[in-house]
Amino acid sequence: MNGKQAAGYRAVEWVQPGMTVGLGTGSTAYWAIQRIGERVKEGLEIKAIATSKASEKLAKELNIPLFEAADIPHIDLTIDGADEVNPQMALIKGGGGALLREKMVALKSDKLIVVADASKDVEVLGNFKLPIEVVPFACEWTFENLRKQYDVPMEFRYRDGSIYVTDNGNYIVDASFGRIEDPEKLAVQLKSMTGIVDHGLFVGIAETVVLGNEDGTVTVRTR
Ligand SMILES: O=C(CO)[C@H](O)[C@H](O)COP(=O)(O)O
Repeated sequence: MNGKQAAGYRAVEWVQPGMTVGLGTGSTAYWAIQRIGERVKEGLEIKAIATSKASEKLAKELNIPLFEAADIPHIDLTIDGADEVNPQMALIKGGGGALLREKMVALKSDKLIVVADASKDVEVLGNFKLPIEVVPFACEWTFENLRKQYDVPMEFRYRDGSIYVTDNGNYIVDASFGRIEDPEKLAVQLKSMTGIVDHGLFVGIAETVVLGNEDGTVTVRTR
């Protein structure tokens, strides 16, 4: 079992019968969803909501009972991956492009458990490019405003030669901040810029991190 699988499996130990569970996105959340699927097959009764079309598809294949947001008044627990985690449990997310739904689901949840392999554990956020979701209308203006404000390398995300379009029909700008000394300040600044829908900084949201080590053991941190 590799670190991602170990972390994903361990986090599912928090899932109890009757809970409503948010299903994260990415190659680590994948293992948590697989494990939830196994437990559902064994008789576990839960409700689930997915954070992306990809996770929705996977959950459907595993017969995990999925519900629309309109039918979910409250989420007990969400298990999701991260691209970077700092000691205060601030995160960079959105490497897989699902940051907006991930943040909406996480904020609706009593508890966000982050699952990641140990390579995501960093002292300072920012080595990973920060994903910023922007509306397509006048996205060049938003890009220019971002460049003027921050003067760091940034580019629109492309996949297979075409601009990457999120599940919400928006674009992503990936920005190389290098070192984000004050994630909370940057999070608030970015959120205040017109044209930006949201960004991959999750500050003060996660309360438990499950880090999977290469040897298959896990380290659990709670704040
Ligand atoms: O935020 C995400 C998707 O938007 C993912 O959770 C993040 O990119 C981590 O993915 P992985 O577990 O594949 O490394």
